[in-house]
Amino acid sequence: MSLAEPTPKLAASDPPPARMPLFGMEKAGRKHPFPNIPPQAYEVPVLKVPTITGISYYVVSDPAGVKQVLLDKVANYPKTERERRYFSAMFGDGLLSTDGELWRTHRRTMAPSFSPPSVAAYAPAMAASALAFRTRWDQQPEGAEIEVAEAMTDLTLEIIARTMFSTDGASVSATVRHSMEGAMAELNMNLLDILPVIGDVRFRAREKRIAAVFAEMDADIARMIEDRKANPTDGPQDLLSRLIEARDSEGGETMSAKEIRDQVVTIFLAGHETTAATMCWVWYLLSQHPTVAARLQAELDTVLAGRPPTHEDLPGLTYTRMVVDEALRVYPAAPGISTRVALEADEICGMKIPKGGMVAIAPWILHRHKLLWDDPGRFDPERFAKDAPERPRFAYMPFGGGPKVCIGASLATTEVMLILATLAQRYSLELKPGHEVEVQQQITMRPRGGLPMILHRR
Ligand code: HEM
Repeated sequence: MSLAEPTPKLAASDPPPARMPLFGMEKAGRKHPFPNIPPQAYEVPVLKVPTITGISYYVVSDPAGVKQVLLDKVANYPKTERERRYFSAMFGDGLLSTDGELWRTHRRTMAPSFSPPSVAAYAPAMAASALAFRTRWDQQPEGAEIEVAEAMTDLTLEIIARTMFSTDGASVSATVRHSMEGAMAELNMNLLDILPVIGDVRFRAREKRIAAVFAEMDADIARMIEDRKANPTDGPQDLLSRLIEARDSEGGETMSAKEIRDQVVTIFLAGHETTAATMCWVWYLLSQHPTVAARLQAELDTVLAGRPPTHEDLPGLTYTRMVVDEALRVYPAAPGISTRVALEADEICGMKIPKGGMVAIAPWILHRHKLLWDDPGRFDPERFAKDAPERPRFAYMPFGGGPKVCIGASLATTEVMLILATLAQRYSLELKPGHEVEVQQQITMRPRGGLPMILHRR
């Protein structure tokens, strides 16, 4: 079945107008996460975009070109220094802000916590959190208004705290949220920030303000690490124990408190904000596509027959998975992965990339590219059906690609599936009448100003 219902309001195949007014960016940014990228980027394999600094960047949207940058020639394309500094302001030397040997050692240490057996082991805690959360909705009257963005943040934060750090989400929730919101607001850049000297002075001031915003959360994390060192757990190892016990393969040194803190902050923030945003977009899309919502609920009714979902049910929820995959196409929570810089001159799809050239790869653009998708603006889970035509591997990459692919990809899909199945089994959500959904791009892409919806019990 192919759905004719178009995605309303935020028309996906509706890139910004050809001429972009300098002072209209803020407004354009409410429809698109990248209002400064010209519309041709959605039509050609590689687009060269000049900037006011005189340095051009290259938007690469050809799957073979993307593979070249992220996988085949990954050593030639590290993250830019600017980007590294941007992430370091929040995450120190966490996975998101490092490259090279330090990154490799830490990624190796952390990988077992994200393996399929580990994710399967977390699933009961995820399912229990989703179920406990549902009982809160059970206490709401029919037709109650729910602030869905906040609700999903609470739930995903609790899940990350329980699964990764065996700690109670509620106790860290307020400080993590406060730090995250404060830091993201600080990282909103404007034209002054890319100027030499002035940009640097402004960034130093931001780094200081971000450190201040993080002080309370850092103190909480330091306490968490000290507690765990004093009282090691007997049960299966969580990420925190792994980080504390990790030794490097040569000197046998353990990680410093600062190194552990940087990874904990990275996982707390990268691990909940993205899944919360994804859940928001799933609810929004379902509210706009009643036929899809009905089919999803029918599958939940048939497969689960009224009982709450478990990890073992997930392979049977094929349509639910198609809905999640398509939502991650239309609204990838991380719409632009970091910009890379060419250490040596290269050629991508016939375009010469000079030494020092910046290369931008954006799932948002890839997922809406006219050469890669048929009617990219249409929300259609059938694109992900088993018998759908194959697509090139790097045409769809909500979790990035190559060695720096999202470490939490499988955890995230399991979590989103369990949350969606648990809640949609009993409830449907209607967008609050009159509310217009706009995007807000701050590292992740969320509905601007929240997502008010009306709760309906099935
Ligand atoms: C739907 C949810 C998620 C989406 C869309 C997402 C997306 C991404 C993307 C696109 C990247 C690559 C960034 C780049 O190359 O610059 C990334 C990296 C990363 N993600 Fe996720 N992510 C999600 C959930 C999670 C979760 C649940 C965790 C942890 C619990 C996590 C932790 C990380 C980390 C640590 C990295 C850096 C990996 C590295 O550089 O080695 N993410 N994510």
